[in-house]
Amino acid sequence: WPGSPLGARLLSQKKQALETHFGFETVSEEEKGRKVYQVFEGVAKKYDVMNDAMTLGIHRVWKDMLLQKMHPSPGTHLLDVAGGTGDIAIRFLNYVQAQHRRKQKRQVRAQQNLSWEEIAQKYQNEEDSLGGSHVIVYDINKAMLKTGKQKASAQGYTAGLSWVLGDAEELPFDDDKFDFYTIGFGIRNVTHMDRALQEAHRVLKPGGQFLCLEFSHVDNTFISRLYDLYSFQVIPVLGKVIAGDWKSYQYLIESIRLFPSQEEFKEIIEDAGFRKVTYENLTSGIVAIHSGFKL
Ligand SMILES: COc1cc(O)cc(C/C=C(\C)CC/C=C(\C)CC/C=C(\C)CC/C=C(\C)CC/C=C(\C)CC/C=C(\C)CC/C=C(\C)CC/C=C(\C)CC/C=C(\C)CCC=C(C)C)c1O
Ligand SMILES: C[S@@+](CC[C@H](N)C(=O)[O-])C[C@H]1O[C@@H](n2cnc3c(N)ncnc32)[C@H](O)[C@@H]1O
Repeated sequence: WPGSPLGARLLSQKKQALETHFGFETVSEEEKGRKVYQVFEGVAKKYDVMNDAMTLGIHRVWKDMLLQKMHPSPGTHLLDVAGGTGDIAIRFLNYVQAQHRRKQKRQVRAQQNLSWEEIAQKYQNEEDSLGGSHVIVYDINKAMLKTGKQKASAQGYTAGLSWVLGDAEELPFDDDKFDFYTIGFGIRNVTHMDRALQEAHRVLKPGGQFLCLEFSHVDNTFISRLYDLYSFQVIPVLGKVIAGDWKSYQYLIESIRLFPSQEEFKEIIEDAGFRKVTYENLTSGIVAIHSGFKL
């Protein structure tokens, strides 16, 4: 029916369906993917220092809290999507290593009549200090993964860690494979959030947990005003001065403002099939951790 009113309406609906947001800008879906790629390709080398500068180190506390909520035990398999430079993966390795050591100590204490030689032998035989745990850092951006790999190996993290390039909307993993799926400050950048969440649900084992750390809506008017002032007046300036990139940091704050509220995002997660969905606000809701289970 080209030329008819119905045809025109269908055409306009189709066009609208293929449009999305890149910050406050309306762009085609294809363009959004390209622009997001360019943003992280450009900031990759300065990514970690920018996070410390923008939050005065508070992002580290948020990531630590994500790990406390996960509370992984030795033998856990984690998929960290949009994992970037590997902050969550490195914290995961530290956490399971500490858990594994605690478990070993408890076992040694339980066998009180062992000699010192036997105890030393027991620790030496334990080649895998992670108790079989493994984490995959999965990200669409080569530059972010490269920066992350360099950082991790400089800090001595290689065992139990893999880096895989790809899109959150199409995971190259079998069904029912992981104990945990995490995504930190990543889902906001994905073009079709629903597809990414469905993929998260597919690759988790039954009983597996989805955890998302993301910017959210501030619950205090005074802090909200300060936060807006800080975001719009300071963050792009920091982006320009430290990373030589104003636009990417303008995109960051715009994308934060457009992200759904805690309750709206909870419903989106439920629509993907997750159950027992809850969230916890951190720093007055500047960020929130959403959790859901595949049951
Ligand atoms: C391109 O995409 C990305 C690129 C990336 O590199 C990273 C990401 C992912 C992003 C992150 C992981 C972090 C992004 C960080 C934010 C969006 C900011 C989060 C904010 C906070 C943790 C702090 C909370 C801030 C407030 C409640 C507002 C407090 C603000 C003030 C006291 C200052 C108010 C501002 C003015 C009056 C404007 C003029 C001020 C100046 C020129 C002085 C500059 C001041 C500062 C540097 C102070 C900053 C103070 C704090 C951070 C204090 C923290 C306090 C509390 C937590 C209450 C990515 O997607
Ligand atoms: C703000 S960084 C977060 C990095 C890390 N999770 C952290 O907390 O520091 C966002 C990451 O999402 C990645 N990303 C964006 N779109 C993606 C997609 N469709 N699939 C996978 N990763 C994506 C970017 O390349 C970037 O590394």
